Amino acid sequence: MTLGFAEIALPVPMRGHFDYLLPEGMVPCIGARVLVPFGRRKLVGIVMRCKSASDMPTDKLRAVETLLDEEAVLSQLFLDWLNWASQYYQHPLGDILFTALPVNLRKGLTQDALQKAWQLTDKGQQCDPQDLKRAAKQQALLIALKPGPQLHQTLSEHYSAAIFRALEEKDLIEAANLAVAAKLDWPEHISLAEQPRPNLEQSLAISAIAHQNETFRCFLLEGVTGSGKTEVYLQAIEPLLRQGKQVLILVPEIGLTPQTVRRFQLRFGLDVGILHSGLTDNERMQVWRQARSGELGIVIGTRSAIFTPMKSPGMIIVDEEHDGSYKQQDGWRYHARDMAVVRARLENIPLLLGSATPSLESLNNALTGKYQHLLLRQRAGQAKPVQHKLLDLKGQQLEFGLTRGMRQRIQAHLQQGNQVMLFINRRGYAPALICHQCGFVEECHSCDRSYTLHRSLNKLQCHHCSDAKPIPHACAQCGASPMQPVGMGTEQLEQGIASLFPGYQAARIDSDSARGKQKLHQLLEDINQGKHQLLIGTQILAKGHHFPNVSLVVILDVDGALFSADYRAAEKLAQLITQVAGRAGRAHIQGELWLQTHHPSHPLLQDLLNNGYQHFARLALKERRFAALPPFSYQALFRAESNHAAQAHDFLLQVRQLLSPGPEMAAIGPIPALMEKRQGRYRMQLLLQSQQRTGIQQQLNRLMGQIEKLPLANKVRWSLDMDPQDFT
Ligand SMILES: Nc1ncnc2c1ncn2[C@@H]1O[C@H](COP(=O)(O)OP(=O)(O)OP(=O)(O)O)[C@@H](O)[C@H]1O
Ligand SMILES: [Zn+2]
Repeated sequence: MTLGFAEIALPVPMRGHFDYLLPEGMVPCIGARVLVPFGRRKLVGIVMRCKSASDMPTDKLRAVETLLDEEAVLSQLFLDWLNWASQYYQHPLGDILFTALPVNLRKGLTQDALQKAWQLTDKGQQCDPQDLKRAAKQQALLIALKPGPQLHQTLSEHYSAAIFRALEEKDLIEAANLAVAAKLDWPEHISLAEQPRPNLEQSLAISAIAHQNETFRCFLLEGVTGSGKTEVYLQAIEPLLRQGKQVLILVPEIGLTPQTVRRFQLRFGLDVGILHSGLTDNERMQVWRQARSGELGIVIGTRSAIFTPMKSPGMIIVDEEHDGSYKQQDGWRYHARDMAVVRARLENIPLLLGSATPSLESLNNALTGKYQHLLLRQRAGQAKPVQHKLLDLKGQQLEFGLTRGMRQRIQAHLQQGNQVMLFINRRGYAPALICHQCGFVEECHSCDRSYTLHRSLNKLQCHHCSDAKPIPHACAQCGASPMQPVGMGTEQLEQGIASLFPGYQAARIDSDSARGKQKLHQLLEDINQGKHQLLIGTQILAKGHHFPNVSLVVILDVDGALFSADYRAAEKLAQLITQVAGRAGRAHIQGELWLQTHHPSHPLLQDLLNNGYQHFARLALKERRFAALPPFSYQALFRAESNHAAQAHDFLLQVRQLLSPGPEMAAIGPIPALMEKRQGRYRMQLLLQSQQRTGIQQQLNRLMGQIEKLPLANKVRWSLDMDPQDFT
């Protein structure tokens, strides 16, 4: 039986595969790439199956043009994994497969590592070396190439450029590319650096993992900030690395600092593969290739690194597993942590999730015994727990958002030679510009939100779309001048700090000042070398950084987040506060956290401060259970956007009418998104919620095809988000 047909997955927004004819003699393996005609284009596709017949009439089928791979780019295990994802996320498999591949492979470039080499031409093959006896070097090179092509790098140790040129001009040799063999001997070169002796809780965690590191198992390592989670990772992976097994470590987007990478490099004396958004396509391709061939023992990367293949997988680690950056927020909206769970199960390897502030989803899995729960309750080494305090802002005189008492505290910490961190979650100079005469506010018309004033850029900028405009000299409504900034952002605080604490250097760390990876790394480096005494920053500062000299952390204003319509807001705020606080007192000095608020008796703040995140999270889980919210129910969110609010609304209404809400699945909406308008488009949502995953899945399996065919489906921008994290 000849397999004359192939099912090909293509990166197009359509479900299902496409049948193509296989030319005589072409026998692709499953998971290999092919080049196929599609409409008037040529597309790279993935072979999903070869078969002896097609349901399509043969004369309607087109043929595969080129087979691009001898070896599959996606293993059967990856195909199974991504197939699962396609069903779970209700997203076309073609798009998922291509998301999982490095850009070079999506474009059809070769998967092999090629190095420049030389080989004989036909003429060179026939040439008798005796003919070259008057040019000894040329003769030697010709003889050296008789057995077959050789790498330029090796040859160039013996032959000069002139020799190559001479033979090339005589048409005896030509340049070629040779695949390089993988170097797999790294386990022999592990040289373990000095390591701290694990404390009791760390030892328990390390040995619990060591006991079950041969099969699938999920661990949740819940350890307070600075408790030495990274040390647990390091010691837990050592035995695996020694056996030649590879480890994939996911870190949050802004947590991937040279400090982190260096820690892994130095401990084992090995090369570490690094994957983040700042790499070129070729750099990514190289890490992908080296991980797949087994050349890299350790790969550290952000969200999409979860798609890195490994020849001998040993373990996957997801650090700061609660972090929002693991969720992809457009296109295929996967959650890298959840993808990791399924991958680890298929690969039959352990998965280690770590956080000081675990997500309520993972915590629930640990508390119900689905995951093995490992606890680190104490800070490692000499570090003491951070003291948490609330400062009531009511009726207080503020200078640059700081009370007099707070300014004195800061001064005291600075005088002791320590660093102080001021956290404010708002970049720019001021979040709005208002007219003092008539109350007019400069607003972005595409988003109906106020522009942020950026003094350093000398512009007004909308933080919800990319719109920017010059700072007006007078009010556009009444003509009175000038407009007044209201509220405070990082830029203003930086300016204020310079006048309040002369003689000390301040560093501002937000996405404006730290644009580009290098700049952030430089800033972090400077901070750790003590070039700055005052650190002002946004979210970026909160993530996993180790600042041993910071003794005081002040969160200028937490009130905005206390009264949000999003049920996840409390969890996110508690995580943020705990993580920010965790930057203080990480070495020998006592750390202190101050929260400034107008609502010091707010139950969330009280619980967090008196009892810590662990207590807060367990209480929050009870509330979620009571309210039947995730993780005690499952959600899927349809989003629709359009220039016409009615179209977005009507599309979701039609979706709702197709679905049959009932006791097993509730549908809420269509309702406007928390941010109703952005970039000129109106935004609506339809939320599905069910006690069982299958309640939602079954209906969507049945209906996605019909939903895609609704007449409005082509008129509005819409998407489906499984397990939505964000309702803005
Ligand atoms: N057993 C130990 N003895 C002494 N020092 C330790 C020990 N374990 C870890 N440390 C040190 O304590 C500091 C904090 O450890 P580590 O960075 O591993 O904590 P973490 O829990 O990953 O931190 P976070 O989640 O807050 O970023 C590091 O400087 C580390 O070298
Ligand atoms: Zn805007």
